Amino acid sequence: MKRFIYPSSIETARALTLHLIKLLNDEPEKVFHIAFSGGSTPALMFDVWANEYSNITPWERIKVWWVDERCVRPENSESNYGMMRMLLLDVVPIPHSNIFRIMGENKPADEAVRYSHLVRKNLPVENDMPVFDIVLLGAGNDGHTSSIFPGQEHLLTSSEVYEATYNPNSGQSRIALTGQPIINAEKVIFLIMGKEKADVVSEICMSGDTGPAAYVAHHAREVELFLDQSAAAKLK
Ligand SMILES: O=C1O[C@H](COP(=O)(O)O)[C@@H](O)[C@H](O)[C@H]1O
Repeated sequence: MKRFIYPSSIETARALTLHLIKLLNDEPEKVFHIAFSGGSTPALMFDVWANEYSNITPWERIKVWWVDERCVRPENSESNYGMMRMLLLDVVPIPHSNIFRIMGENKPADEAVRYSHLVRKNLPVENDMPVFDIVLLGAGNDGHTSSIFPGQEHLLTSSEVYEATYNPNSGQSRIALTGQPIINAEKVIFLIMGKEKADVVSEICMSGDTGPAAYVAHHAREVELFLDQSAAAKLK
């Protein structure tokens, strides 16, 4: 597991954006299937990407997928798609046909099946699971990642690509990329920032499979952590 630690959140956001652009530039013929997380953490990176690095990004070679979605309409402030659209996708010249959103307004169980099929149809499949080029993950203070919360460990070993689930704290319905396609990705990158995330970062780096984020970090093929200094505060 490689760690990249920066003094501030904006420097972390910039470094990760430049890292993604470098990965794209290293393979100039390749189309990248990238699954993006939502929540509050990637907002700064989306903003930085749109405002500082749009003109050096090969947008036509990025296929945008989602790691998870809250089951709300896209206009709702809770929508992971809505947040990324507002800050990044509506601002940059990415072809509309490269964007594959989870329809949070649909019936969750049906949408999990529809989106799983769409992913299987568009991505290479190995080990009976799709292979994303990059899965960009966040982590909650409670150790959740994607929308796999502590107590929902069955989602880590599910044979479905996406499953309908819920946030046990709010009861909100969710659709989540499960553990096996995360582990099967070419590369998993965590973006974790803020002092309230210091415990989950230390679990990921220094303990066992104590929660969903730690589990996928320990089992994925290649893992990189992009952290700000506050999130890395408890690392030795
Ligand atoms: O609910 C979610 O939580 C995680 C972490 O979000 P953050 O707000 O603590 O950054 C996120 O990765 C996931 O996509 C999101 O739906």
